Amino acid sequence: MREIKVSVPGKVILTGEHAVVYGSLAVAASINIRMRICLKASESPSQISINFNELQETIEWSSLDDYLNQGTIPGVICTFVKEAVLEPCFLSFSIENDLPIGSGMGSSAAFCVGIAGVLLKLKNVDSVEDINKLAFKGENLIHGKASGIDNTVVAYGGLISYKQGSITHLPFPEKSLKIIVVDSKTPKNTKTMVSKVRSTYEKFPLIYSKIFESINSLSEAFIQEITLGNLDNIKELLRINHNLLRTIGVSCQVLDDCVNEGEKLGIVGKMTGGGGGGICVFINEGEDVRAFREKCNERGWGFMEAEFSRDGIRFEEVNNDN
Ligand SMILES: Nc1ncnc2c1ncn2[C@@H]1O[C@H](COP(=O)(O)OP(=O)(O)O)[C@@H](O)[C@H]1O
Ligand SMILES: C[C@@](O)(CCOP(=O)(O)O)CC(=O)O
Repeated sequence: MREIKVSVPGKVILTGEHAVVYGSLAVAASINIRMRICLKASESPSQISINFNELQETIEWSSLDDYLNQGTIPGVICTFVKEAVLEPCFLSFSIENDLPIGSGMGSSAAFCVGIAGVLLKLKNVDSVEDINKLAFKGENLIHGKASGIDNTVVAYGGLISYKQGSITHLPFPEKSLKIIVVDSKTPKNTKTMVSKVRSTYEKFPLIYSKIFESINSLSEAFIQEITLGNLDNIKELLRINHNLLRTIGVSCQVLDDCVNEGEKLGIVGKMTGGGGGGICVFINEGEDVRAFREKCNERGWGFMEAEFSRDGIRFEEVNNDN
């Protein structure tokens, strides 16, 4: 019996979501809230058992193909097992998760990176590049056409910029930038939002291309300002980015309300991720945080303080002696 454990961080996209799907520059950071995945493996019997929150499923090795290429938890697991594991064996996956699911904090990316990580480790492969490559296939199953930014930032960790499949590690801000994440508790569906943007882009390609170009420039400026630690300009750029996301129709009333409630207290932020619901990210300068927390409670929104984290996927120590 061998046990493999990994933990993977969540993420926030600071600038450039959606535009990144069309090749624009985006900036994202991994955060100090994590998902942990454990795989136990033995030679028999030939079953895959999945134990994720309320999901408990057992799949016979012989019916693995029925699940292939589905954008679901069992679908991603079976697709990865087929790719990474050659011999039928008993595989038992379990998860402990501190990330909200389906809200924009990267639960699907952490899941894909974690599952890829434990399975490849069975073959003694633990290069982040290989893990990230396999995880990207899962993100594409869950999201339709994913840019790859989510799996890349949680796999490598830290503050990164991302463009057309290439990652650049940015210097970690000297004074760790604190953030607030507000969960609107309104469900979002990234796949639907990505295809909504696609259909308007196809109708008005010139207009949308110009907006994506603007977002590209905005991300370039953001990188400069975050490197200099210029908070006023960082906040201005977040405001502009939120409004550009409104323009392409991926914000919604509740996300605008979150941003406006923060703004009233001098706390600046934007929607982040797929939109249409989900979360907003704010810069936490330590002022009026309590008042904002109370306002969020009053509105029924989740409120989390978080920090950027340097680490991406981590293999946790396991005693495999017995
Ligand atoms: N622990 C989990 N339990 C259930 N589903 C999960 C879990 N972790 C990841 N997922 C998958 O992630 C999807 C949500 O991904 P997505 O909409 O991209 O939002 P997020 O920003 O949280 O990644 C879910 O529909 C599900 O397929
Ligand atoms: C909208 C998008 O830019 C980010 C989606 O992030 P999330 O699924 O909301 O965590 C899609 C992508 O980059 O693949």
